[in-house]
Amino acid sequence: MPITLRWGILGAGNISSQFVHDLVLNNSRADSGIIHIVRSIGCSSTSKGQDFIKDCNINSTNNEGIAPVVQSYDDFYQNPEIDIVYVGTPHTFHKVQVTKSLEGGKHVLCEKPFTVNKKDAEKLFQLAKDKKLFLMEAVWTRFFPSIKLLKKYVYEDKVIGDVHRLFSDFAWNADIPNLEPTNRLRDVNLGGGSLLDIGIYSITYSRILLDNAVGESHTKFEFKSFMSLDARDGVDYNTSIIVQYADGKQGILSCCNYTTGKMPFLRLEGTKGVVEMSSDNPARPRQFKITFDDGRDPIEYKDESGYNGFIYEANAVARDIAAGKIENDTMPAAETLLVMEIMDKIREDAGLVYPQDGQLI
Ligand SMILES: NC(=O)C1=CN([C@@H]2O[C@H](COP(=O)(O)OP(=O)(O)OC[C@H]3O[C@@H](n4cnc5c(N)ncnc54)[C@H](OP(=O)(O)O)[C@@H]3O)[C@@H](O)[C@H]2O)C=CC1
Ligand SMILES: O=C1OC[C@@H](O)[C@H](O)[C@H]1O
Repeated sequence: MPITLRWGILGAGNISSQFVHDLVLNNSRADSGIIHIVRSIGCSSTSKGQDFIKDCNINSTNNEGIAPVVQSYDDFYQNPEIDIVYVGTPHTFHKVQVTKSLEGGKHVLCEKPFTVNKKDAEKLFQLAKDKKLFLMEAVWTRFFPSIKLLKKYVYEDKVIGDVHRLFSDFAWNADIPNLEPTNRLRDVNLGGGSLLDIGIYSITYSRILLDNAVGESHTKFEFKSFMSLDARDGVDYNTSIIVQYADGKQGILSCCNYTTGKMPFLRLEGTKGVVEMSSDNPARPRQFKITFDDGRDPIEYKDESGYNGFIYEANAVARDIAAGKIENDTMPAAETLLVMEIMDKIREDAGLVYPQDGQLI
C-alpha cells in the first residue's frame, strides 16, 4: 500500500511553487511508493491561489484526481482534509501560522528559518509535543541523496582522511538597492538580511560536514562572528563565522547578498583529499567531487533526478507521519534549536534586533 499524505500549502509564492513542483512530479512518476496530494492552497487572494494551481500544473493526473481548493487562511486552518501544512511564507509569519496549523490539528513542515529566534522555536516544538503532531523545519539540504552519500564517504569510509577545514559560502547579488524596502530580504520587520535567509545554509553545511552527529548528541564547538549591518536597512548582507571544535578542526562560513559568490561554494579539506561542491543554488547540493592527494581518480556525483530537491524532505516527512513519529531523525527539533541559538548569538553580538525578539507571546 502506498503512503498517502494530504498537503495544505500556506502562501502561494516563490518557494511554495518550487515545493509543489516536486510533489506533482513525484505523483506523475509514481515510483516512490508515496503519493502527495495537494488539497488546499491557503492564500490571501482567490485569484492568486487559482493562478498558483494553474502555474504549478496541479491536475487530475498528478493529484489523484483531486482538484485543490483555494481558501482564506482562517478557513484553511479548519480544513479537515489537510493532514499537513507546508508553511511557505516569510520568516516572521511562521510563528503564528505554525501555531494556528497545530491548533487546527495539522502536522507542519515549516520553511527555514523556522522562526526568527530560539525562544519562539521552543514554543512551537512544545506545542507540537503537547498536541502529538509532527513538526519539522524544512531544511531540505540535509535530505539530498548527495549528502547521505558524502557523509558515508567522509565519516564511514574516511576517504579524505582526518577532516581539518571547511569553507562554506552562500553569496548571491540580490540587487538590494533596487528592491523595495518592504521586500522580505530588506525589511527588518520581515526578518530581513542574509544570515537567516542564506547564512543558515553555510551553518547547516558546517553542522552536516564537521559533525557526524545531529541535534541533542551534537559535538560541542565554539564560534566567533562578524556581521556588517547595512546603513539603510539596518540588517546584515555580509556575515562571516568561524567555528572551532576541540580537536582543532575549523569551519569558515560566510554569506553575502551584495556579491555573486564563486564556485565551488564549499570545500572540505582532509589529510588525504578534498571535497568540493558546486551548484546553481548552494542550498541545493546536487553535485560533488572528491579529489585525492595521491592522484587517484576522483569520485564524482551528480543528481539528475529532475526534481528541484524538495521531494527528498517531503518523502521523509510522509514516512515519519505514516510511522506515527512527531519529529524527524535527520532534522530533529534540537538541531533547529541549536542553529537558532547560533544565529541569535551572532545577531546579539552585532546588535541586530528584530521587532519580534521583544514580543512576549
Ligand atoms: N528552502 C528554500 O530553498 C527556500 C526557502 N525560502 C523560505 O521560504 C519562505 C518564503 O520565501 P518566498 O517564497 O521567497 O517568499 P515570497 O515573497 O514569495 O512570499 C511567499 C508568500 O508569503 C506571503 N507573503 C509575502 N510577503 C508578505 C507580507 N509582507 N505580508 C503578508 N504575507 C506575505 C504571500 O502569501 P499569499 O500567496 O497568501 O499572498 C506570498 O505569496 C521564507 O521564510 C524563506 O526563507 C525561500 C526561498 C528558498
Ligand atoms: O532558502 C533560500 O535559498 C535560496 C535563496 O535564493 C533564497 O533567498 C533563500 O530563501
